[in-house]
Amino acid sequence: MADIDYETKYFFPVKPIPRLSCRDPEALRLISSEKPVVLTDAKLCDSALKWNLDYLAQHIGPAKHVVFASQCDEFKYYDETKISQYCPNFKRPTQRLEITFQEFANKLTQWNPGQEKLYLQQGLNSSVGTVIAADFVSFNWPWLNAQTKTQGWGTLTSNLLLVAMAGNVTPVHYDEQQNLFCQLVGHKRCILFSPDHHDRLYPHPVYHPHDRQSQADIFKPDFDKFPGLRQISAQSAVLGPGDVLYIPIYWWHHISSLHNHPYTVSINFWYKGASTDMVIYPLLDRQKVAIMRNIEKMIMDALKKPTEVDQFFQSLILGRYT
Ligand SMILES: CC1(C)c2ccccc2-c2ccc(C[C@@H](CC(=O)O)C(=O)C(=O)O)cc21
Ligand SMILES: [Zn+2]
Repeated sequence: MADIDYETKYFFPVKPIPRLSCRDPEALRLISSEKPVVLTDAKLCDSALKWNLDYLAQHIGPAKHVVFASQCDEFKYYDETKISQYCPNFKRPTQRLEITFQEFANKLTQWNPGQEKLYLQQGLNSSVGTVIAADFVSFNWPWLNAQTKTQGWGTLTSNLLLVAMAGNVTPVHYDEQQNLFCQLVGHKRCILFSPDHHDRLYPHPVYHPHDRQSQADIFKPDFDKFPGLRQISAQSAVLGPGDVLYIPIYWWHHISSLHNHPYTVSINFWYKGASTDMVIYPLLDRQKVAIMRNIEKMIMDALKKPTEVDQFFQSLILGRYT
């Protein structure tokens, strides 16, 4: 597929994510070693390749769907519970709406520049209409179940239906789940960074509403505030309809919808990681991230106040471990 992403320039080195057949042993080797790969022929959600705006509006049913509205192209995730608990002055970067799919589709077709951008993000559940349910049932579950069994992944925790407007950006963040990301309509550019980038992508503190999100903007880098940005390097792929990207657990990713189509439709499959990790030294980078997260949670539980936590870690490290 022609690389329609030619206009993007990066300040950091970027290598292509391998595009392989799901029958290629190299693809399975990459998944087993928790490295990204684009599977070009998994036929995971072929029945959903026809899920365009009209089809979804017609068949998904009258239930309300979660839609985020943003004054800019960015849709940075935030944890509502951490706002009330630790950061009462936190300014939400997006507004959470609950509207029917038809209302969402109307807003998209009537959208004009200068209006807020919208991003529908809805877990697929039993409320969907029978036609959509039938498409869902005919996903390639045999391959999926065999794959997750081979890899020892946990349960499928959710499938998110994602309908984004062209230009929408999900900024750099990581998730604590294995992710098989299926592109259905339009194209998405995915930029991935390995988990050892924890000290180069500066995640917000675990207690912060933007937990797991990078404080830095890789397209407007602040090298004074985040000098580690100079050392980042990525793998990238442009996903088209039928492509399945494996985003390994704890891998940072930046995902944006390209302008060659007015909107994009994707579905992700989030799986819990393997239940018990054999503790083999040296520890994996993602295991060190998990340990750091546990330490941050413990100290917050002990000290209760963000300012106390900040002071505690400064005292622990400055002049001693720096
Ligand atoms: C930005 C948005 C809509 C959002 C808002 C508020 C809370 C959660 C989320 C959320 C979660 C996942 C995605 C899909 C994807 C990014 C992408 O495709 O844009 C991704 O990161 C992944 O599959 O892991 C997108 C979103
Ligand atoms: Zn994510």
